[in-house]
Amino acid sequence: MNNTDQEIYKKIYESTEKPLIHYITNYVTVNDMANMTLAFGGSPIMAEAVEELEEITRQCQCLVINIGTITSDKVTAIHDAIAIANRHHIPVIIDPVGVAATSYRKKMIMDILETFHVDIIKGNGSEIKAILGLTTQAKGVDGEALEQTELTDIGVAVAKRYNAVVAITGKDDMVCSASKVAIVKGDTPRLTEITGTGCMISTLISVAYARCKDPFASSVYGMLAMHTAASDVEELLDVNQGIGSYKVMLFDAIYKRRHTNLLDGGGVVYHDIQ
Ligand SMILES: Nc1ncnc2c1ncn2[C@@H]1O[C@H](COP(=O)(O)OP(=O)(O)O)[C@@H](O)[C@H]1O
Ligand SMILES: Cc1ncsc1CCOP(=O)(O)O
Repeated sequence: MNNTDQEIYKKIYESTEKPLIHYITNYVTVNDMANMTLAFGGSPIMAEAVEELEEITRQCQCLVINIGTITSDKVTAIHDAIAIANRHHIPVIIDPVGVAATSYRKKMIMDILETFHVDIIKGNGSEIKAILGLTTQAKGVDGEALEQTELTDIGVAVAKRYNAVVAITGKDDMVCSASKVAIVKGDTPRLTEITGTGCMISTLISVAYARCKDPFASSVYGMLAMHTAASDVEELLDVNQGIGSYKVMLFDAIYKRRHTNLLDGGGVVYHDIQ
């Protein structure tokens, strides 16, 4: 990592600024996303009435769209909010939850990506694969296990096609742009035993992005933060504790680490793309 990158990452963990993040998201994990934003030092606002979007989106430092429990009304709100964000140069993150599951979700995501600018596309491997029009083995909102080489090809192809950073969760997480890839090492499979950890990663990325203004570095850092927190919890979890305690302890761990430099652990490997 060069000095410029180090300065970018420093902005994420040293900043005490509390960026306001606008979410249009699903009703399964909405409260977890709000609390994870707060735990990492941001300020969430969930809003989707089209009548107020102009005022809400405009005052935020990042817009996060999550299609987990999509409805046709929400699609209208999503289009309006992204248009406002694009007009005011506000960063947009999209989480295409379950896009591999239905043709409705696929069409909707393709429409968004073809019509607007999205800065970061964050999904599991199957969701990113579906965006390329490929067949997947996804099961509902859950992705399939994919090899790292395949994920790199898919991630870079989507990044190039939509001029976006692509953040892919899986056994190891990956961040792709048209010119580089970062692998964020993961050794915390318990993250898959509760719902919403993918959604929560979007919140970490959004706070980081609002602070450092760099889509690649913020994606790396958000993913690293979740893995670091999960590793911390593994060390603390008692044999009598299960996934309920695990979830609460994840919030504690993110909160405790929010101003720590997480990059020293060597958990991130970078490659250039030829
Ligand atoms: N097979 C796996 N082993 C270990 N960790 C995983 C595995 N699959 C996903 N994770 C982790 O679980 C979290 C959520 O990822 P994932 O389940 O892919 O997202 P989503 O919930 O959006 O489908 C991420 O931190 C990811 O690194
Ligand atoms: C279970 C479920 N159903 C619709 S949205 C949702 C939550 C998905 O969360 P994540 O994408 O983080 O697994």
